[in-house]
Amino acid sequence: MELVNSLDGRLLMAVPKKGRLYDAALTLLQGSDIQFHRHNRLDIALCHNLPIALVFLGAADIPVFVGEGRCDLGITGQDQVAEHQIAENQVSVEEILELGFGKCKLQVQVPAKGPIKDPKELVGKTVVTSFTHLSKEYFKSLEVELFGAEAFERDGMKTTMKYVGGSVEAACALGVADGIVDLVESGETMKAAGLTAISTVMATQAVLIKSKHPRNPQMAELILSRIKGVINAKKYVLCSYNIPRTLLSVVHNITPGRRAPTITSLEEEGWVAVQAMVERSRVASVMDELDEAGAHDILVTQITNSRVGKH
Ligand SMILES: Nc1ncnc2c1ncn2[C@@H]1O[C@H](COP(=O)(O)OP(=O)(O)OP(=O)(O)O)[C@@H](O)[C@H]1O
Ligand SMILES: O=P(O)(O)OC[C@H]1O[C@H](OP(=O)(O)OP(=O)(O)O)[C@H](O)[C@@H]1O
Repeated sequence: MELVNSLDGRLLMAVPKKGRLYDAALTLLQGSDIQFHRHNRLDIALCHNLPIALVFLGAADIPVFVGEGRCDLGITGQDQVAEHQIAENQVSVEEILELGFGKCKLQVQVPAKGPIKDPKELVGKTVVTSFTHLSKEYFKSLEVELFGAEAFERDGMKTTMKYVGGSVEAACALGVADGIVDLVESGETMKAAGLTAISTVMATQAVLIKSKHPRNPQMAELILSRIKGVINAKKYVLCSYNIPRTLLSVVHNITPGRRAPTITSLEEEGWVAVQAMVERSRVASVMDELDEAGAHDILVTQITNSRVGKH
């Protein structure tokens, strides 16, 4: 009761309590300097340095709590958000930032050695999934394509959707399903279960969501800006090099920077130093191109945090 009373005036942020998104979500909070101590077995933790409380919930429940305005912000998968929005038949939360982790695909899978090669061949059969609403919507569109909207309205759904909460991949081998709809990242689980993917329902990643009426909008903005800074810092590195001023126009296209490169004069006549942010994934080829174009002393520095600016 004491803890619940101390929530007054705090922004409530829902965070996955376990599972695939847990570690990356905590790393993101740490990078954003959201300091907290979670007592053993308690699902609410107060932050020491900000008027925020973290609420640890199952990934599937987070869109429910944020959608009903019980929590103001939340971290969960886009798949969970989409499943919830279809179930509620309304857009109850706002997806405000893709977080770049928890990337996977929700796919239709069938026994690799079986006869089914196309998702349309599952129409009228049984599909097992933890995502019944997304799957129903997907198979509904196949049925409308096959039989027309009128026939669908008249006869209803022909494909049977069955919910299971986990180990979905076992359903075909156990004779419960002709196909499944489940998440695939590396494909190891699917392969081990003797399944193969025949189509993709949606691609997903972790996302920051916001309720329609957060109780402290300024604090929500501050958290968003901090998280953006951490993500941006991970995405970019700082590249600096020296180059004769006469070659500047050549290298400008190689390192245009986020807004523009910083150019400063060197003590040596005719030379300048250039600094620009470069996408981490492109940095090796950018260095090759700079080298080729005549740049010297090319250095790459890690960015530990950043703030992009609001306007
Ligand atoms: N293999 C995966 N690779 C990347 N992200 C995944 C993977 N599996 C799940 N996710 C993401 O993590 C979210 C939570 O999945 P996870 O299986 O960890 O849930 P959970 O909260 O532990 O629930 P459950 O008790 O049903 O397993 C998913 O909705 C999805 O967005
Ligand atoms: O393609 P992969 O890299 O093998 O990942 C896919 C698996 O990960 C998820 O389950 P998880 O392991 O989280 O457990 P669960 O079945 O209990 O949900 C998902 O439901 C798949 O089973």
